[in-house]
Parts: sequence; structure tokens; C-alpha cells
Amino acid sequence: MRVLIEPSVSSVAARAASLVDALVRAKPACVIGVAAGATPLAMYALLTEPGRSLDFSRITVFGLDEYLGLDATHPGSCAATLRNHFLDKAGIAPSQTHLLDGKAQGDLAAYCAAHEDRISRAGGLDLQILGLGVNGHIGFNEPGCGLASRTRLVGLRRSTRSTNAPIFAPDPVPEAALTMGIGTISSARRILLLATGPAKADAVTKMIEGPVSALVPATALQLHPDAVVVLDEAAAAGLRLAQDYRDEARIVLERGGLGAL
Ligand SMILES: N[C@@H]1[C@@H](O)[C@H](O)[C@@H](COP(=O)(O)O)O[C@@H]1O
Repeated sequence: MRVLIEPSVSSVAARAASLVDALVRAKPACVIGVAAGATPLAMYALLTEPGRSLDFSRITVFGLDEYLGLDATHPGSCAATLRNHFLDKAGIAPSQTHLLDGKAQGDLAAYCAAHEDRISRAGGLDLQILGLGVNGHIGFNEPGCGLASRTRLVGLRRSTRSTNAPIFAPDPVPEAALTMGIGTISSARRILLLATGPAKADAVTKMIEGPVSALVPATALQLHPDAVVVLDEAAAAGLRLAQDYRDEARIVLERGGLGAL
């Protein structure tokens, strides 16, 4: 795992955007899994700035997760967040986009298997972008989930529902979701996880320095060959080896960076 500690929320966005930018320039027909949530939005804003002139015309995008029961136009849906903050601004067409449908009906296991199939047929994920839940979830893979899980229907933990309550107030938070599994995420060639702010510090410490455990699903990233974690100082505040990560990041970045996959 590469741990990059940045001085501010905005430099987290800039660092993460530079990594995505490098991938898209090196491989214009790349396949990227995209996360909603608040954390990656500043990165998406940088990636879609007109001055950046990044060409997204050949990329393929897969959605990470979605609340079950929400239409893609619901403002609390992951789909609406991704469309408003990234896909529409980047000019990424629906034909290039495979989001999970919160209104999927019928055989959800088959629906989720089809998401996996589409990822495989696209050649697999070059990059999976992730945020981090305060309880250590990634996507909607909640504590206690299987570390080899694939895209599936899940129940949301009470802690997640109360964290996300302001997004839906006064309505209740949906109790179920569709999410790529830990196995799906782990199959991506590179993972880029962003975490900012003091509320994430405990989950960040466990994710990077704790034992690999289903109780903290993000610890599965410790087993990934190319996981990059970009943190601000507040999210990194609990790391025992913070100075070592800073030193190593400087060494790596001075000698050619992290590569573009
Ligand atoms: N399921 C989503 C995740 O995909 C997201 O990455 C995470 C962090 O969200 P935020 O970035 O808003 O803190 O929690 C949500 O519940």
C-alpha cells in the first residue's frame, strides 16, 4: 500500500486527480470504477476543469455502489452524484457508463452477476476509486462482509445509516444497497482511496496499520499489489508510522512517481 499524506483537503484532490489524469493520458480507453460520496468530488471537479483538457471519450466507467430503491434522479443516489459531479461534466456518455441501478427489480443476484460480467468483458478495472466509511467500509461492503465478495445485495449497518441520514432527511436512509464486492474491488489493477477529515482518522489507522479483518473491510487493501491511499493530515492523525509514509512517498515521488499503470 502506498500512503500519501497531503497537507490539505485540496491537495488530496490535486494529488488524486494527477494520478487519474496520468492513467487516462497513458491509456485513453481505460476502465475506471467510480465512487460517489463527498470525498472524491473535489477530485472530479479538478479532472473536469476545461483547462485540463482531459479526453474521456474512450473511457468506460463502472459504478461502485447504489442505494436500493432509489431512482437515478434521486438527489441522494450515487448515480445523481456521479452524473452531476463527474460524468456529465466530463462528457462521458451513457453508452460508456455502467452504474448500478437502485431500481433494479427481479433477480438481483443475476443483475449483480451481469455487472461483474460487463466489467470482465471490458477487460477488468484499470482503476477503482474509493472513499472510506467511518466504520471502515468501502463501497457498501460493511463490517462483517466477505473479503472475497462480489457485486451483490447488502444490508446497511445502523452506523452507516445514521452517518448518511443528513443526505436523506427527513426521509429514512434506505436499508439496502447494491455494491461491488471486496473481491471485485480487489481485482482492479490499481485502487485509489481518498480519505479526509478527522472523522475518518480511526478507520484510516485500522485500514493501514490494523490486522486484516472483515470487521474493517478496507483492510483488504493491505493485500492489494497496487493500492494508493491519499490522506489529509487530519485523516492521517492516528497513524503510528506517519513519518515513515511521508519519507517513503518523497523517495518514490522523487524517483519517477507511482507510474501510470
Ligand atoms: N457507500 C458510500 C461509499 O461509497 C463512500 O465512499 C463512503 C464515504 O463517503 P464520504 O466520502 O461521503 O465520507 O460512504 C458511503 O456510504
